[in-house]
Amino acid sequence: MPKNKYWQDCLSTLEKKISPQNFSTWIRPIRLKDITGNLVHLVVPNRFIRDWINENYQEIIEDTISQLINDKCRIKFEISATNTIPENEITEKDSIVKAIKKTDITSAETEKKNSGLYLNDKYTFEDFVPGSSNQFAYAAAMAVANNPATTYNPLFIYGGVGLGKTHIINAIGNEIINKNNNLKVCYYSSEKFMNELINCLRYAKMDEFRQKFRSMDVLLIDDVQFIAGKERTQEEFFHTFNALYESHKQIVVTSDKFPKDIPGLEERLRSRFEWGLIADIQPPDIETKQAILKMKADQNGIYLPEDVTLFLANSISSNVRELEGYLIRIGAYASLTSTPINLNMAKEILKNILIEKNKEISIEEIQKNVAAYFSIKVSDLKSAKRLKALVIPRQIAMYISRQLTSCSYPEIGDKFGGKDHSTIIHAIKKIERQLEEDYQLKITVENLKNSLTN
Ligand SMILES: Nc1ncnc2c1ncn2[C@@H]1O[C@H](COP(=O)(O)OP(=O)(O)OP(=O)(O)O)[C@@H](O)[C@H]1O
Repeated sequence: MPKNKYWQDCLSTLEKKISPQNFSTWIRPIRLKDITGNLVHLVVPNRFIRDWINENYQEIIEDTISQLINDKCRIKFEISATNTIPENEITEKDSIVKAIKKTDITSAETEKKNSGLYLNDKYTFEDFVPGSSNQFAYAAAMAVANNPATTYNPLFIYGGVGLGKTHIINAIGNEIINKNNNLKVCYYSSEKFMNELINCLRYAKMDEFRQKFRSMDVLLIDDVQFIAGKERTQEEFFHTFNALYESHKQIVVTSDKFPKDIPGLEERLRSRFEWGLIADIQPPDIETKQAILKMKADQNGIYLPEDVTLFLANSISSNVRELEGYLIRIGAYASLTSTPINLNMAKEILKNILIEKNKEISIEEIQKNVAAYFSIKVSDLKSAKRLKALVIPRQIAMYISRQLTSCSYPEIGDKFGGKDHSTIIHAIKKIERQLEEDYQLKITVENLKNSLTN
């Protein structure tokens, strides 16, 4: 099968899996260049598209190609501003398969010298914009990177979705390797940790698994909240943690919640996470958002006018990933249509997203979010049960309802199982008082409000 026909098949399959708009923005511009070993070389017009695809579509593209050729492959991108397709055709599907089979899949472990196992070298401190919202986590991360296993161990970084946890934990690893190339550093998402554990259990390779993690100098585990409720994973992680900690090795974990707010997390792990330093990342303020946008635009060679930067920083999300996504969308549009970026264009591109975001928040949504956050039922929020585990979330939900909706006290009472307006006033006053002294509660409420408004 000629190479282009083969790529067409791949595109047709992808077209069925991805929404039309996303398909034409992100997938359509990709060209197949070449195949070497198990690597499929693709060409994209710019860094935006490459990074976006890597983050959002890499797996689906690899799976689609792997299925078509009946073998496992990886994709690699090249950037070509002119988007030319070199014509070194591979004519038969068989020869593609053969080429892929010839080379064993090179694991990321052996691919580079010492660049840290599974570390993303794209995420460094130089590329991280510090601001009042992340200052504490940033300083703690730098301190750990400069003196691993001496100052803060473990370092526990937590914050809402898309606020830079993965970036900062990888930056720690990259910085450590830059300073001392002999140290063994590995980065694992907790899901990857779990999958590898399951595989090792299945194939009776637990000794290998233990040996691998326990030989590390620095263990970085991202999104640790996902191991909560997974008994075997927590147990293995607990032993790994102890072994490393006792040998004075650095451990850094990130999570979307404070340890005591992670439902299903074993007590012994929770207490260990609290042994070291706990640092939070808060949603960025407008100035930090502007600085991030400017840096990302610069890095990608986009000219982003001041008024567009301000518009983006003001009107959209505090979730930096989303912010970056909008910048990428605008940049890709400008690049694909060869039009300069201006305010009207940015408004037009983001019109639908903004309408969606500006919709008024309902009490039902607030209840759903608060219940999910505390892993309780919405019906418990509406009930009159006096358990502490329900009373606090209920009062928080009432407080947020008053803050984010225009509902009156009696209306809020109605939505909470027909409670009297005086109960609502009492709950709100109580939360207001506690917010002044309980920093942890303040962050929980901020995170919840943020997840509802972004
Ligand atoms: N302060 C910052 N400076 C520069 N880039 C940032 C900053 N904060 C976040 N980002 C960027 O935002 C994107 C999302 O960040 P990241 O993936 O680290 O978030 P996260 O907190 O790990 O999200 P999740 O909760 O979904 O795991 C990344 O591209 C990252 O580079």
